[in-house]
Amino acid sequence: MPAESLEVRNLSAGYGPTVVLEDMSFSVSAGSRLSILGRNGMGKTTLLASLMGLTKRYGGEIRLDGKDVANLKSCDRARQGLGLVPQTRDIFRSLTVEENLLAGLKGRPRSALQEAYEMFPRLRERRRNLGWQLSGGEQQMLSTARTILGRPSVLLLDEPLEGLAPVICDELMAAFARLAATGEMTILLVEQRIESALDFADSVMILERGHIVWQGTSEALRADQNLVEQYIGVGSLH
Ligand SMILES: Nc1ncnc2c1ncn2[C@@H]1O[C@H](COP(=O)(O)OP(=O)(O)OP(=O)(O)O)[C@@H](O)[C@H]1O
Repeated sequence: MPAESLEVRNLSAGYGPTVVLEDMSFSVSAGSRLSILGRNGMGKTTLLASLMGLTKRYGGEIRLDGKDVANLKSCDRARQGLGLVPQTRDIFRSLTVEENLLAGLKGRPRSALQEAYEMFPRLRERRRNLGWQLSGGEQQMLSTARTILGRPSVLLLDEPLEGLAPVICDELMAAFARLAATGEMTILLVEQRIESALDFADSVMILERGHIVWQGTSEALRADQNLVEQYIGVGSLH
């Protein structure tokens, strides 16, 4: 499936009676990269989960290449092209790396596993290891590779670098950049490491208390230290 555009119109969503996202609208063109920034608890994970249909939606549209998927169940949104790599790195801990990857193939031939191994050679080395035996970085690679094998047209990455050593972060970001360069996926990245998020993205969106408070290019945000301090934190950009 080729990259698709994503358009969100007036989305309000949350958990039970708690509204977290209010009247949110933004769009991402096909094949481009958006980083979503903001302090803890501002609604970044809720936004990705809401796009995927994992929260309660109170209103609004979510359009993939113009087609509204907001009324679809999560599994049907995945079929339409949305793919989420959750912050929790959902992998099957008692299955091997290869078995985890097979679960991501969604009907594609087994030979497609090579795509995952080319993206993350470390997974090939560890293909017979069980999920729980992997390091945090390897679990993130596995979680990402499994989602990518389903060939999403819009990939949602939720804090993929959280808790990982700098060398592993660099490895993951390089893999995401290679993936983005293929132009086959539109990528939304939620990330606390602002330098990595800005290096990666064409455009950036900052959330505060469930609202979009700033949108612009990576260059514009990099050039505005006051904005970074106001919405993200003093000293987060060097
Ligand atoms: N399952 C839930 N039920 C009720 N409230 C929730 C739930 N998950 C998150 N929230 C609340 O929604 C708000 C937004 O949380 P969210 O996890 O989306 O923020 P975030 O920006 O991703 O934060 P972080 O960077 O810490 O992951 C917070 O006030 C949080 O307490």
